[in-house]
Amino acid sequence: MTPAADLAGGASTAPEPAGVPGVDRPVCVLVGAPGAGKTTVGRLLAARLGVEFADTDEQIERAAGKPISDIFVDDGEEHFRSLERAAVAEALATRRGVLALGGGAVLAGATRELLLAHLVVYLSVELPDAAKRTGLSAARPLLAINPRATMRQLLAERRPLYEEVADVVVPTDRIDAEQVTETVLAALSDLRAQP
Ligand SMILES: Nc1ncnc2c1ncn2[C@@H]1O[C@H](COP(=O)(O)OP(=O)(O)O)[C@@H](O)[C@H]1O
Ligand SMILES: O=C(O)C1=C[C@@H](OP(=O)(O)O)[C@@H](O)[C@H](O)C1
Ligand SMILES: [Mg+2]
Repeated sequence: MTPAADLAGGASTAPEPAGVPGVDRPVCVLVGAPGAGKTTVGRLLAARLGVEFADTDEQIERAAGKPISDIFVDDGEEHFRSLERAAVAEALATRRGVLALGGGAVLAGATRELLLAHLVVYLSVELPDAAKRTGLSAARPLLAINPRATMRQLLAERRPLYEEVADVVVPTDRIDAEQVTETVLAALSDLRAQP
């Protein structure tokens, strides 16, 4: 039994049931603010589960042929958000492993609606760790101006949106990415054990 099939709760030779994480949709989808560790933990989690990893930011950059910071500068945030909505919808429909979204993906109501049909893990982070991990750097264009105040506001505004789409919340403050990965694995296992 592959780990993904294990999570799905069935033998890999059994007929594929409908609506099961890892079988006809991603094993799980990671959401949370910049610096929560979605990309890092997503990669570790996928490796532990023996499934593929995808990150919608990487898909957007590959398709555009340039970094997200350049998309913001050249084409503006609105254009980025429209690329992001399309990339997330496609990834949710086609990916079967672990999927990490960009921190702002949940701003789109259409995306939040799509997420209702998925197993969503919210990696939460508070300001001190979010600031430390992002270095409040220009690689994340939203944090280019007045980074600390912007991050504080972003965390406050988005928390309800992350909570709205989440099946499970995993706090990441003061623990490393490996420990976060272990906590997510335990949470997925608990969810599977629920009737
Ligand atoms: N739990 C953690 N503890 C310490 N550093 C972390 C943790 N998770 C991620 N990082 C580091 O923080 C930075 C941002 O992580 P990343 O995975 O890109 O976050 P996100 O995709 O949520 O914005 C990276 O340098 C990563 O190595
Ligand atoms: O929070 C946001 O609006 C964004 C987060 C980034 O992804 P991470 O959350 O992976 O850093 C990236 O999608 C873009 O810079 C916008
Ligand atoms: Mg990321």
